[in-house]
Amino acid sequence: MDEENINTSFINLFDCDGWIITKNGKGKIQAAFCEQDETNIYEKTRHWKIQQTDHTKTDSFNLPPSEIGKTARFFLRDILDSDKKDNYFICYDIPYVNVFVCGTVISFFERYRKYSVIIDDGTSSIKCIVQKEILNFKKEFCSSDTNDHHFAEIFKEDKDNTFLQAASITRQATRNLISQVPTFEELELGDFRQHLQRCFRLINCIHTERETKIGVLGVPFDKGQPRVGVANGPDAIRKAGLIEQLASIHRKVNIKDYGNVTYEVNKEIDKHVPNMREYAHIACCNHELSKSVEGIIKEGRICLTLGGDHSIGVGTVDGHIKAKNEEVCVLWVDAHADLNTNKTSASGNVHGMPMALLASELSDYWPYLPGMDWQKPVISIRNVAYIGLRSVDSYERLVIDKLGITAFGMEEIENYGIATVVNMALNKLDPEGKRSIHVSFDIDSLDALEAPSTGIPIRGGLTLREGIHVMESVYKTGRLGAMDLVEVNPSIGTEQDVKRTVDAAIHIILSAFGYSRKGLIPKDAQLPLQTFPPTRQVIQ
Ligand SMILES: NC(=[NH2+])NCCC[C@H](N)C(=O)O
Repeated sequence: MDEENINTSFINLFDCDGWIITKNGKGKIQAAFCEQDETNIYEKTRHWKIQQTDHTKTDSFNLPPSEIGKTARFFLRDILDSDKKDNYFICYDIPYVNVFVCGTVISFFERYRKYSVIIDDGTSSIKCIVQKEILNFKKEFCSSDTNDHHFAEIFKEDKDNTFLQAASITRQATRNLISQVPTFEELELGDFRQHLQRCFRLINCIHTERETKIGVLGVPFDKGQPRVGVANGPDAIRKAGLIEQLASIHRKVNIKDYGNVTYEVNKEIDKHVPNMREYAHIACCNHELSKSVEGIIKEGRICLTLGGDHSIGVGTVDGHIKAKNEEVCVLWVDAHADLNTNKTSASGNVHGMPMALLASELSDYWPYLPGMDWQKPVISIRNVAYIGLRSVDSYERLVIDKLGITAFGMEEIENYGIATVVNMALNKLDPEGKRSIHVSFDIDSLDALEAPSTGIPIRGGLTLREGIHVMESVYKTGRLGAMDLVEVNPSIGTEQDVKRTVDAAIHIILSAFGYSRKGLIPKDAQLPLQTFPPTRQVIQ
């Protein structure tokens, strides 16, 4: 990659000065920085220069003062859930005194005052040891006439060694990290922009406790498929303690249970639509559902809808779109594509049709549907991605190919791994990180061993871990607008099967709303000291 190339690509990446740090092929740190002089600050063109620096052996805190700033800049990076490609350092031109680094932990308290990020990288016991007093102390220091020399002095004078500890942790982590940073070539510039966007998206939402308002809505509906019991899904999930478990994720989760959707059926409309079983129920229930979802989202909550069979996806997505009044994207996590029309469906079960009812590209393939005038097929199939497919009917396959639908079946998950698949799906759906995301999660996307109590269980599916990973990734975007969890049928299988399925559903839901498998750090909390008796006695 020559310098010219980088110049042009980086212009699009940033609209302010900055550094991008990566390494070259020989394992040395390579920094591209934007050289900007005061006079042309408003000029659009940025000039990026590449600098080679060998920081592999650097003891950053023994550097001459003038080098310290340079070194510190190298540490700012995104580390969350990093696979190889995400391991880059990135730094806007934040003066190093405002960048606080411990290991992979970054806390910058000037520009991003709100986001004091505290994480460890999972590879060792790297912890953030930046304490509040020190941050305050540093802040005062920063406001005075700051220079590198002063900064070096602080390290020396630090009586309780906090900075020294931080320094040694940082060195250790830096070594780890340097070995993982990709080269510019590896980063494929095409993807790079998205990595950066994700980086900032992640930084914005790493928060230990993020305000999360949830509205729970049950839809005890089973008319989209023939098996009894799926209407009891919402109550089985609630009875297993969903609401309590959601509430205990952390203090800032705020839940309101809106109870179950009820509707009146207009049997008249049934006669007119061939090969859509229980059509009247479908139309009437989804109408009420759409209105409820719209209302909940308009109240500022993420709507969590508990199904019911998957035909209710029509109402939930419709309500979501109406509430947002802007483009919404849909992640359909399912073993099935649910893309049949009444013409192509072999079963006539509407739970195999919701995606086809929603997609604007398929509107010509439907007859007039009386009682469905409230629902316009407003979502473009370009805004839909599938994850988990493994039971796709032949016409559905035709549609997927014909319309070029983003579909990650089990094969792709095997080839790329779930982390890459979710990233690809989210980047495709929401490249700018602006859209509200709707996840329609059919429990049958999970392997039949993980979730046996469902109408059409299919082997060879997602593990629960993969399902959780999908939802954790969605949570991290901070853009989840609505989620459906459908097709849990407590009348299928043994008591153990039901428990396993309901448990899986709850795990999936919790991870969508911020439950962290890594644990959550209590915000602003200190490890409580014993006050009396004073401390543990060492017995001589
Ligand atoms: N969400 C579901 N479980 N869908 C199953 C659909 C099965 C089949 N493709 C059908 O159309 O009948």
